[in-house]
Amino acid sequence: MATVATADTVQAARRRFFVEGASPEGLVAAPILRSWQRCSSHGLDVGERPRVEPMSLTALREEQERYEILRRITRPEMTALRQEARLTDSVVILTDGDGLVLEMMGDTEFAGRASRVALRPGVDWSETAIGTNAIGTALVERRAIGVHGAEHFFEPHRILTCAAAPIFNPRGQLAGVLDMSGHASVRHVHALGLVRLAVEQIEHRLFERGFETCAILRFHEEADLVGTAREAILVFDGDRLVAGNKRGLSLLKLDWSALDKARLGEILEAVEPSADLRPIRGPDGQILHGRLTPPTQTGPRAVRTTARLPAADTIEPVFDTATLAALDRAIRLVDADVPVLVHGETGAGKEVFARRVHAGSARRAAPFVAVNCAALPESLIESELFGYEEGAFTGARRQGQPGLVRQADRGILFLDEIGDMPLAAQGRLLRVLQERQVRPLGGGAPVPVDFALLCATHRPLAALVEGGSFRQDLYFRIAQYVVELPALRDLADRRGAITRLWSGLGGDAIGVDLGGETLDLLAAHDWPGNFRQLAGLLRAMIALAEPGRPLPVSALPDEIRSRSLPAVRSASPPAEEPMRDGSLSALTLEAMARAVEESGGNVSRAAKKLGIDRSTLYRRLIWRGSGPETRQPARSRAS
Ligand SMILES: Nc1ncnc2c1ncn2[C@@H]1O[C@H](COP(=O)(O)OP(=O)(O)OP(=O)(O)O)[C@@H](O)[C@H]1O
Repeated sequence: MATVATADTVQAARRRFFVEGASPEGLVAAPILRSWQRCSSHGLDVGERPRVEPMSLTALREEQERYEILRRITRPEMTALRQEARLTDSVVILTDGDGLVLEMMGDTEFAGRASRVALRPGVDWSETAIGTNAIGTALVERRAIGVHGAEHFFEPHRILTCAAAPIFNPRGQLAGVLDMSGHASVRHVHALGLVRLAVEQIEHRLFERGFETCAILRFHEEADLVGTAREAILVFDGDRLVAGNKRGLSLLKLDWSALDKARLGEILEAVEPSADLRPIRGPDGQILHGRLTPPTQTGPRAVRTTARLPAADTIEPVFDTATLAALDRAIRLVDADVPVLVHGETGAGKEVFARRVHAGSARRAAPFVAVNCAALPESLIESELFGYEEGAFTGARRQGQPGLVRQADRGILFLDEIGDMPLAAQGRLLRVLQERQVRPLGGGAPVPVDFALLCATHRPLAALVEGGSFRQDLYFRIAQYVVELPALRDLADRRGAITRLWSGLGGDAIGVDLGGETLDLLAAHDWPGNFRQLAGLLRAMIALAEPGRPLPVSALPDEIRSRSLPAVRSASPPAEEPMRDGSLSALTLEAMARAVEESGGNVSRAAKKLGIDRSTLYRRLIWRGSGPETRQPARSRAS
């Protein structure tokens, strides 16, 4: 039976769990209890304030642009919910698939209060960062959830009542979260239902594009519901199941693991394409009503593209043959506990590569803990990595902290920018690698750890050893196998790499081809920021492209049109302009400014052409005049 939590029972549950260390089963809903347990085992301290690391405005804008497709798709529901939110003094929130708040709208007064507990755009509301909360817990539990008042892990969040539902893309990957949050003193009884319905509409809309080359089966037990957002959907490439919604899979007793494996003939008997609804026999003999529509286009399959919304860690990485071979070797070495060092220029994909090693390794079910050694202040790096005992130093959390090395237990520890690790921390790391145990700062018994090590750097480590800033013994230990990731400009098949990335980011799915000349110019650019820079530009181009039309050369920023490698330099005008900021923001601004210019200064028309709000365009063009903002150091991430 579901637990009905009242303020008193939740208080009693908290006392039992957090003070007495006993199980409060029956006093609080099972998902809340599971979340409290996860938070405690992640080392979150209920007596502390949550550690909030808001992004800089620039980084947030980049993130919002990266998720432009998701934001566009969710806009009708966000707008409809906003009305509701205003009436109930609450806010509607959209996050990315990791829980980072991208947008918030609704009651401005409550938005102000929410902001005081860091519920605002640019803040990570994942469970590992903020503790039990509807957004983060819905992501971990992979289902809609309401979190009310003291059910939140941290005290300051008691003022909130939140209802959130995860958004799955047609491949079953988490694309984002929709949330309604208000003040805990007003219980919004309908919030969870409203959010669920809205997400159902959004997920349904995700099937509208990108499956033109596939057959689509739409069905339901109730004939009247076929054709509505409640219908079950399965998508077949040939006869192979490649995408679907939750209802489609569950009606046929399947789950996401059936994608790419199950075949139409194995799932259902004799289903033929038809324009009308036909009876279909389900797995238990039940009669369903459905229609199978054949592909509307021929050509290469587009499934992988729409299915994957453009989140960096969900797209298929583009690797050349040599990198694929290196990946294969790295996986085998990591499985044999041999450390691997990945070397390459910034943005060449060192972390992307490391995550693929993790995904292919025997340790894939255990955590991948990424630590950016350059982003951690020197004074904190040892305590963050190796943990500390209770009261080890001023400012230490009351109960001590296990440290990132222990978080990686049974999994993979990825030390990015290892060349920037201070010498003292290098010594401790070496000891951990030799002894396979961690000794937290402030004393305490050593704790055995079992992790595989992957390191990365863009710096010449051997030269750092020569110069004395990197320990030779540690170098020999971590650099037993070195993967050299090529710079983008050095790839033999740059055109192929760009086309694949374009497709992976969703360009094909909106029916936009990279025109021949556009592709030539992109392939000829020297890409100092490598894949990061290329992916950023392509995302901006996709966000601003006109669906169904090839991408014209004029859509490219001047920097690309005027600065290229010698091979095709003759095809483009000479570089007259000084080099510009190639960041996604700058590129988007350029495209916006061009649209305004082409619309004869008419901002409304330019906004319409770009498919964005007029107010957004105004705001962005005004921002253009403001100075650059600083970027926050990368967070350490565990997944
Ligand atoms: N092989 C790839 N295929 C597709 N996209 C990639 C690839 N490599 C990198 N990217 C894109 O570039 C971004 C940056 O990649 P990553 O963080 O792995 O680079 P890096 O080499 O670790 O950079 P840095 O040295 O600055 O930390 C990724 O988020 C992704 O969008």
